[in-house]
Amino acid sequence: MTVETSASPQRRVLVLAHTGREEVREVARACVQALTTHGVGVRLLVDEAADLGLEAEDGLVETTAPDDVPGEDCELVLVIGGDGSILRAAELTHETSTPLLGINLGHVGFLAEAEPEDVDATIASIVARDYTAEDRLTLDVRVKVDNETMFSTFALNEASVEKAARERMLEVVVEVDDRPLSRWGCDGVVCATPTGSTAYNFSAGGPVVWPEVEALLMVPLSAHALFARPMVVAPTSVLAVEVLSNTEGSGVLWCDGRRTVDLPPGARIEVRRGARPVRLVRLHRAPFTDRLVAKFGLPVEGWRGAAERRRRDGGEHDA
Ligand SMILES: NC(=O)c1ccc[n+]([C@@H]2O[C@H](COP(=O)([O-])OP(=O)(O)OC[C@H]3O[C@@H](n4cnc5c(N)ncnc54)[C@H](O)[C@@H]3O)[C@@H](O)[C@H]2O)c1
Ligand SMILES: Nc1ncnc2c1ncn2[C@@H]1O[C@H](COP(=O)(O)OP(=O)(O)OP(=O)(O)O)[C@@H](O)[C@H]1O
Repeated sequence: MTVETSASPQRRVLVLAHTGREEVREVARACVQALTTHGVGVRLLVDEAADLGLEAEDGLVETTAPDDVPGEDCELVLVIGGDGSILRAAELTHETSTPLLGINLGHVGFLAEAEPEDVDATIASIVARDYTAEDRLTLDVRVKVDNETMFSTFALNEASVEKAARERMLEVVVEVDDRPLSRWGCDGVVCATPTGSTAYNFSAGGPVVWPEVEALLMVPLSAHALFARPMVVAPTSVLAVEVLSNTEGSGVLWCDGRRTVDLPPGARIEVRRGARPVRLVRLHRAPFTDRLVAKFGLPVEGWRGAAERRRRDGGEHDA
């Protein structure tokens, strides 16, 4: 049960923080203070509240028990940490679809919307409800052995089927919409979303997919095969990876680097679009292109686009 004191607040934000880092704890405490000062209630996981040295008080700060659905009755989840923390927040709140807003205190923070120096403006936007939420396509991932589903989960970034033993290749046949596509001896296969296209898929040579594109991606990891290209298929397609039954190598499935299960020879992994998207808060209208350039530090000096357009149109265009 959620522990609440006196009257429940009208508004509530779940704050999740990577409390192992002092820098994160400081920002988290400042956010809790600022939200409650503006009359917005804060919910904290009980362990994180203890790590932050905060207690339930005055009805504006509450803590949850482990069996609670953390995002229930919350208008937003404020995540303080890096991409790993946002993937963790997606897992903790997936069943409520509460929108996630990340303040980046990680290394890359590709999924985060705000930087720590923007904390005041971020809190002001939350208080004023001045934000939008963007639905991100997810994957529904099922592992079948002898036609029985033995594991199922969702993924925001990807489902990666990987070899379990360093010294053995994984032998798989991949399938699209019930038709076999190719057999690969490989290190693994990554089935990714557009959101995950900049993560493991990117390292594996897959395409960067703008988030508004609806698609499923499949890319092999070091396949010893002539045909081993990254593939982009319809969001309505069903992908499958079958670990051959007569292979010596077994595998392991990882979803978002968090949810994992061993794959015996003969396992079949089915990946389709998930029924429930993950909602990411947007504070800025900055295009994805700008995010890609900023996060990956891409060289764009010498670009003449905006200046050229202004000159051509006689100054009618903004930069
Ligand atoms: N070789 C690889 O590139 C590789 C291997 C394993 C896992 N991963 C990725 O790590 C993710 C888990 O992240 P973590 O932070 O918990 O683990 P982690 O700490 O090992 O970080 C992995 C890196 O991936 C980045 N990342 C995560 N999601 C991203 C996204 N959507 N776009 C761009 N970059 C992203 C993180 O910022 C971090 O730099 C997995 O979902 C997978 O995509 C990548
Ligand atoms: N409160 C917490 N308790 C335990 N583990 C946490 C907590 N918050 C985050 N983590 C885990 O810590 C790991 C690293 O998270 P973090 O968000 O800092 O990623 P990072 O790798 O440092 O940054 P980035 O992914 O942006 O490079 C992730 O696996 C995440 O799930």
